[in-house]
Amino acid sequence: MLKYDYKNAVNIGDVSLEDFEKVDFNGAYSNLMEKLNKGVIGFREIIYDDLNKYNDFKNEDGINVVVVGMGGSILGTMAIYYGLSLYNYNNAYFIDNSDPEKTLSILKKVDLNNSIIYIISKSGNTLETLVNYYLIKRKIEKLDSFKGDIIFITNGGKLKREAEKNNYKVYSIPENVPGRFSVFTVVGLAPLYSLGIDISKILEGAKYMDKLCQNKNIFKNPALLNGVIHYLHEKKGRSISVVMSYIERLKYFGEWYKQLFGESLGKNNNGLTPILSIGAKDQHSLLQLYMDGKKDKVITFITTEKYDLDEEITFEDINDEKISCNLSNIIKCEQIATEMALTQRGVPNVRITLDEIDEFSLGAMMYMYEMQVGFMGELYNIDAYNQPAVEEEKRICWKLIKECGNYGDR
Ligand SMILES: O=P(O)(O)OC[C@H]1O[C@](O)(CO)[C@@H](O)[C@@H]1O
Repeated sequence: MLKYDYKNAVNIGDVSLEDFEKVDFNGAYSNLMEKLNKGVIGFREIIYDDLNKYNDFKNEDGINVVVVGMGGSILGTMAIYYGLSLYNYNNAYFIDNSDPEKTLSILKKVDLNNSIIYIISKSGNTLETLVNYYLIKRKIEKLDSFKGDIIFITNGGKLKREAEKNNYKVYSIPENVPGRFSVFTVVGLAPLYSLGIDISKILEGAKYMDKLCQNKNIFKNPALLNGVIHYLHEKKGRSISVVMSYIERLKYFGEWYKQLFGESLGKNNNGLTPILSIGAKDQHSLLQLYMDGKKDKVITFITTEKYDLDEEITFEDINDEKISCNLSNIIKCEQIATEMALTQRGVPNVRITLDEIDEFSLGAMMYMYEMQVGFMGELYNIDAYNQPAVEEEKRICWKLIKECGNYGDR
């Protein structure tokens, strides 16, 4: 469950509740609902799928789970996995970037014979995923016999051909679900299930949020409300959306949100630049900028009523006075103090409070963001589900790689 608080985004600065009347949020609501109801976009219908099919991905012996993917094919899984793990990542290995040091050190460490290996790519043609798969393939070929399992989740391209050629299991992603909205499909749920996570609770959270998001009344629909608030502030020159999480294990939720916001809304000169901040750490680095720098930001605080680990501490303050409190009280005071200080400076901010950091609340929050981005796409009147600009870089990069990595003095 989560609570959404927006009072500091509408009463300060130059955005007020009256401004809502200038935004066609009813139109945005109807357009998105029509796309979702007609199945033009499928990220809603998939949360109602039958979960029995996930029995294929059981990992009763708790062996390693290696996930190879990029962007929408891996970030949602990482967001949920790291979001739920209390800094204890025993059997999970995520390989995305093409940084040789990272990939090679993971591959040196992991025993592939004792692993379920997921190769995930909707297009089947993503450079990093392709290369990382070939590294794994080479490592497997050097083994006397391979006792692990390889599962491909792909809809086509080179990787699908490769899977078919080698008789690997292949699962597909619903075509109408764009990669960065696919965490609730087999892309996210299969590896999470293998990692022992209760995927039914994730979907319960998403369904709970879906009910709220069906509300036409904007004040009862947190995704629509947060979307309109960000849209209005962007129109007033605040084009940076900072998510400041006071739950450090949500770092990868931040990475996921950056892709969702950036790739979906950054089109035709629109969009907000997403930034991830971790509280309380960033109070000692970026807060000066947020408070006193250019007034071009909307801040979203993410916090929780309950940290799974907590302890009472007695310490002396700088005046040698004794203070006794829980560690969670300290970080909560820091969050509230930052919120008050930003509000005093006229920096708009909203707050999402999870009642606890569990499958349900993460499912609810991630689905809320998917819906919010859907609504915002309609407000901007753009296609939130493609990424044409990214394709330009891919073409240049493949050309350079074909020249054997000879990028000269460019
Ligand atoms: O699942 P794929 O096709 O490998 O794509 C990975 C990611 O690459 C992108 O296409 C951008 O390059 C993202 O939209 C996508 O999530």
